[in-house]
Amino acid sequence: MTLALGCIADDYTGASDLANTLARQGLRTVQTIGLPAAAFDLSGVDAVVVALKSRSIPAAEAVAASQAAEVWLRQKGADHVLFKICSTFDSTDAGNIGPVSDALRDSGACPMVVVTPAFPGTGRTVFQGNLFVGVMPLNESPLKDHPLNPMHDANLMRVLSRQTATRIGLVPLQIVDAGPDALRAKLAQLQAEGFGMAIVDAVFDRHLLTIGAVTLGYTVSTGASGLGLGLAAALIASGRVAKAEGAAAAEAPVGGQAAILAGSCSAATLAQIDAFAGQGPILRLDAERLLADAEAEVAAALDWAKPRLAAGPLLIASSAAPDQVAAMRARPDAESTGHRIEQAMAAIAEGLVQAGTRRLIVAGGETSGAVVDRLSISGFRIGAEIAPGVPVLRAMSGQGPDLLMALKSGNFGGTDFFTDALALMH
Ligand SMILES: Nc1ncnc2c1ncn2[C@@H]1O[C@H](COP(=O)(O)OP(=O)(O)O)[C@@H](O)[C@H]1O
Ligand SMILES: O=C(O)[C@@H](O)C(=O)COP(=O)(O)O
Repeated sequence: MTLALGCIADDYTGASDLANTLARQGLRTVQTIGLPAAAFDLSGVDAVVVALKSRSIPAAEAVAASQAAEVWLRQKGADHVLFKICSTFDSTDAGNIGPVSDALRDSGACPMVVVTPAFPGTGRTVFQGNLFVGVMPLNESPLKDHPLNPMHDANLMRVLSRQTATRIGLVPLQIVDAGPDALRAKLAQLQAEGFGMAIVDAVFDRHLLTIGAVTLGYTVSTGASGLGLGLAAALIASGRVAKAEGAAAAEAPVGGQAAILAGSCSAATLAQIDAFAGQGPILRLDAERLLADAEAEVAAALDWAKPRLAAGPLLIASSAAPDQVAAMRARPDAESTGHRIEQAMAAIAEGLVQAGTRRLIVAGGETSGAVVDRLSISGFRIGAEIAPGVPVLRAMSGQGPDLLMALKSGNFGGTDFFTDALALMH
């Protein structure tokens, strides 16, 4: 089986967001955790999303992991590789969006990399190269308070130029709105002028359909789920993939106990935790204590959870408000605190699964990465959509128990996300 589309995602929630979008468009899609084995069964699969945990690691490591994934995807026949980044362009001045896009551009011999994080379905739009989150420019949105990648600049040409020596051009909305021929001509002009990447504006899904149709003619692109939508639609429109109705897997119920783990400190997740208060018990972890003695705090959290699990879903959160996150970032060991909190959440997840939890919701991209790695899951089949960008996932765990998961990007989902998710996870 030859892959129609290969994707490399820089975190696990982002990967499930993209896999969800591709499946809704009619591509039979699988999400793998890390590089799949050479013999990974691709029968009946149109698109693979290789989930990496490469958003917040040193740039050289992100490049190496992405290149290895690209080699695998190309060997499986993918002509086009999409590098899936966050729709809020989460990154630092060192990367990793620029360095990884550069590396893929080189290995794919791609003269021009289209870059767009637009994902109108979740309120992310790009106009004149500036990223908006709902009505706010990126730098005024809650992303300014992110614990790992605070975003202080909405101008994506500037942000990306700090990460790469490649010249970054702009394709403004009026060109995209004029259709594929205008976009193709503008990209060719930018290439002739010495630009190697272009931020491409998009405000509505129809812009992403235009961008997808044109971008499929290149070997590499960089973007969020909106670009995935455009590429998937273009693959189907071109006849290269036959649209699969109900591409999302509907399978036997898993049952078992349910738990929610929140490590995201986003405004959306904080509101979702508050909304769950009337629905089930909540344990709010103290991050300072967790960092001082993780083992004791993990044990205490599991002692709290185990007797309650049989009575219904419960929630354990390390999430904190922006002032507490800022205090954490001021600590001398700030570099490692996020990672250590993630590892504690992963240990709690492992204990919950050992205690019989079979339906697990995790809020936060890095947090989800740590949890999924700890549970040794090799991949996911994509199920029903809970909210834009968040599907029900069925773990392909090898020897482990059947497990349903939802990996929620911190910023995604409505206020009642946790109850909405539980209603779809049977
Ligand atoms: N109370 C806290 N203070 C500071 N950082 C925290 C706290 N709780 C969790 N974190 C860390 O914040 C980061 C949140 O990132 P992530 O899980 O990717 O969420 P999001 O999806 O919102 O980006 C993780 O590294 C997590 O361990
Ligand atoms: O594109 C998006 O916004 C998401 O798919 C995503 O990548 C979210 O990252 P986290 O907020 O770190 O979960």
